[in-house]
Amino acid sequence: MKTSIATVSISGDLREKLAAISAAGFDGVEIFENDFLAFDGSPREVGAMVRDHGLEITVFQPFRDFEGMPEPLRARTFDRVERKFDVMQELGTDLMLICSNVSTQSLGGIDRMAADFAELGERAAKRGLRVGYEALAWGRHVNDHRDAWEVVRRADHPAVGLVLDSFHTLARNIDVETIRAIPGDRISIVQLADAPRMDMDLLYWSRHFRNMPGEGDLPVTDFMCAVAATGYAGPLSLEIFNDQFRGGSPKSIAIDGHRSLVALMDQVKRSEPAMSIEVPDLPDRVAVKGVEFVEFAASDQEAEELAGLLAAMGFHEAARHRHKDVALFRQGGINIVVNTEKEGLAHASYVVHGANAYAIGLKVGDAAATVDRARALGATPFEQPGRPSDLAIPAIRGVGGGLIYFVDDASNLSRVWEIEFGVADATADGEAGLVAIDHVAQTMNYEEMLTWILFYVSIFRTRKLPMVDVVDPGGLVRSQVIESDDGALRLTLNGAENRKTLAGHFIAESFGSSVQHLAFASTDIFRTADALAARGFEALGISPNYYDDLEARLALEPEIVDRMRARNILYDRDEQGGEYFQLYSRNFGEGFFFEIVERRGGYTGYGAPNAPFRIAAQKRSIAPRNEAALMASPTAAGDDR
Ligand SMILES: O=C(O)c1ccc(O)c(O)c1
Ligand SMILES: [Mg+2]
Repeated sequence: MKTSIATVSISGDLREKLAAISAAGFDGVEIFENDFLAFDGSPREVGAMVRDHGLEITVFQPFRDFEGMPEPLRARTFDRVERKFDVMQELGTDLMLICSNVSTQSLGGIDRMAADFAELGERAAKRGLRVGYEALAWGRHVNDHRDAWEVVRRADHPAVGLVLDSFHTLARNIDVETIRAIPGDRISIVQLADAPRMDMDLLYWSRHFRNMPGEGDLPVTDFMCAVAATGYAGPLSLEIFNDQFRGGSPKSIAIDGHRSLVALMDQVKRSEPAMSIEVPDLPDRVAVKGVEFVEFAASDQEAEELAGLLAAMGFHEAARHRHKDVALFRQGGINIVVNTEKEGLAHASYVVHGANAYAIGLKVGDAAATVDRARALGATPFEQPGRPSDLAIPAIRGVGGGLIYFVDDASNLSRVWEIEFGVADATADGEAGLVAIDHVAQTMNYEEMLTWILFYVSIFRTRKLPMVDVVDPGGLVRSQVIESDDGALRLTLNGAENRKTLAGHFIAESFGSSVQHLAFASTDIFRTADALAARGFEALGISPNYYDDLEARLALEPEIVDRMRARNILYDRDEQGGEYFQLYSRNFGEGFFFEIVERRGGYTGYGAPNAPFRIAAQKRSIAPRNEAALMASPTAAGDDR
């Protein structure tokens, strides 16, 4: 498969863009005319620079307002094209993208437009060039790929082809199955983009909110399956107009782009195995069976504090590592590892971030295959030298630099606890009723959120729920759930827009640490709350106003509300009557906390309506030192502008 990306998709000047595009592994680049016009160098120099980066120019674009013009505009338009053909020949590319006319002066008329393209095809062919016609979703007369195809078909010239762009087709909800009847060899190039679903003017949506396939809500895979069925074998080119990407890191946006194409085509190949596009073989998306463990890096003193907090939640120290300064705490089926080694990645993570949950261990079907898939998607495998007797647990670096370990039942990895700690697997009886890890919540800067989402959904068999906005007194936090169908893996990603929010404060104070909270599942949260209180656990105090509202809003029995109020338990209910109970710990370190939840009656949410009240309570509970920084500090706000 030939991968390509438009220069508009990433930030920087042309040179920075090309360096990032090449480093990410793309084969080609669409030269967006404005990037070329803004560059201080001749077309020949640009062409040479592209090739020096090991790239080819897949297309020069866009040429606007071409077809269906009345005279004398028509003649002027043809002159204008010839000038651009000159530029293309100097650049060293043979394909020009022409997007459908938006001019109020254009006349339309399918045969008139086809005749224009037939003449243009003649002119292009004389120079060994080609043109491709793309229907913009907001084109004046042509805004649907079916009409663009009819123009191309009637133009009937070998130098005139069709350009398909997933955004334009999907944004208008055009049936992608209509693509299957188009001959693949008449398609000049395929452009790919996803986007979040938004009710918005098409042009504005397209120019500001596109994102990489898999990052948005559009059925790009269905689109691409239909394209693959045509026999098309040309370049797959990302064309992503996105305000955030324009200001982002060229390197990481380019890496995301390449990852998105590999993941997309892997899915497409599984539905359209006979397609002409050659796609590398990689293991299928990985089904996660559960969170096997979470590992903290800490100093000796913080490890003691953490051990105290874990004990108050009913955990016991089950074992110590055979030869490392690593302790295993257990309750029910939950394994919490606390690493106080003075070398290795845990220590490095501690030095950078302070005490933090730097690693998670996931149970999968095949740990080695999981790393193979992740590596094929551009993730970095991780290996730490150890003793020969140590189990080499396959791992990759997460987006934020933490680790994701993989264990399975198909290898020695099934004996990880025995080999490393000399104990059997955890059992499901919780001393305080905690049985499993319900979800892991990670926090990142909002601008990095799409990178995290793509990382998880491309490697693991997961889905995204719609993003929700959580109001923190200091600003907005965007929350995105990524979960497997069976709930075995539940991740909540929180994107902080500024440092005044609890999430933003956590990132700033922990220098970009990621896991901000861990939620444990209880089978009876009232019993758990009482057991914890008996052990000296201090729950996060929730405002009495919250409980008055709960009673009024959900018409709950006052007696139940009183039981919750007495224990600082939050409550949510879904439309099917499923219920959710939540209890929070005080903070540990720079804003890390634990949550205890109970799901009843098939509740599948995460208590989003309660988040603002929990956050407000957390801000109140923070020591005055921090409070000053968190509450209405004009300098903190100024930092983020
Ligand atoms: O927004 C535009 O004008 C524009 C230009 C060229 C394209 O290929 C496209 O998809 C959109
Ligand atoms: Mg396009």
